[in-house]
Amino acid sequence: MNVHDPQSDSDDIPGSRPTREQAEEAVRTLLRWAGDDPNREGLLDTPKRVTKAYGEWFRGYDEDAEQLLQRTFEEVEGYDEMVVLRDIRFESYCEHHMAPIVGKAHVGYIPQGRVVGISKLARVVDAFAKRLQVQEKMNAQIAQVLMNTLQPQGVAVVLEAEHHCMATRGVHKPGVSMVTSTMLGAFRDDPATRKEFLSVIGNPTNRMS
Ligand SMILES: Nc1nc2c(ncn2[C@@H]2O[C@H](COP(=O)(O)OP(=O)(O)OP(=O)(O)O)[C@@H](O)[C@H]2O)c(=O)[nH]1
Ligand SMILES: [Zn+2]
Repeated sequence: MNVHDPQSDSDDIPGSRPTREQAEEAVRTLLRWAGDDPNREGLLDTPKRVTKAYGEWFRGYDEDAEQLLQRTFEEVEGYDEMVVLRDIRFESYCEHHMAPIVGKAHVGYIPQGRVVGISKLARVVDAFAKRLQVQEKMNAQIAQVLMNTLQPQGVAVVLEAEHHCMATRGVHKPGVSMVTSTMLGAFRDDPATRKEFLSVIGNPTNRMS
């Protein structure tokens, strides 16, 4: 895995990543643009805190989802029924406004000979969430990497999330959930399988109506 420390100078991606000092200067510019004084006492350490926070919020750029799924287990007595991890909380960031997208992911797959440690499903969600995202893209990325890496009989991913760019600015509609889903393999081809998955996760589409 390419472990990059966003807090240090970047030399693994030449030319594409500014230094931490440059990022802190950009925060000072934004503070001035917002109308405040970056030199007043309360804001002196803010650029440092913000870049540190960015390191956490955007750590997904340094994570390799495929790598997370490399260890699998085959001694499962031929288990070939659905495995579902539901209500995985995630925090992502919308690529249009850099505002939080906060919600839950529900991930299911039907193994074909091998299973993966369940924590890895949550890690994969975070690897894609901790980037600038569009919900549809994040949804497809999670499903695709599971399909390509585990090669199961099928993968289902449903995301339900509130977009703070819609809740706290612009149209100002708090409490609205965006629900997206990607169904691959058996979940796409077999309506009964899809229905079983939706009933296990409590069908967010129905909850909304
Ligand atoms: N499809 C989709 N749209 C998103 C997502 N996150 C934010 N958006 C929307 O992206 C759109 C960007 O529209 P623009 O008109 O370019 O930006 P804007 O002027 O800030 O739009 P408003 O939010 O309506 O004020 C907005 O309608 C957002 O609600 C997402 O994950 N998926
Ligand atoms: Zn947005």
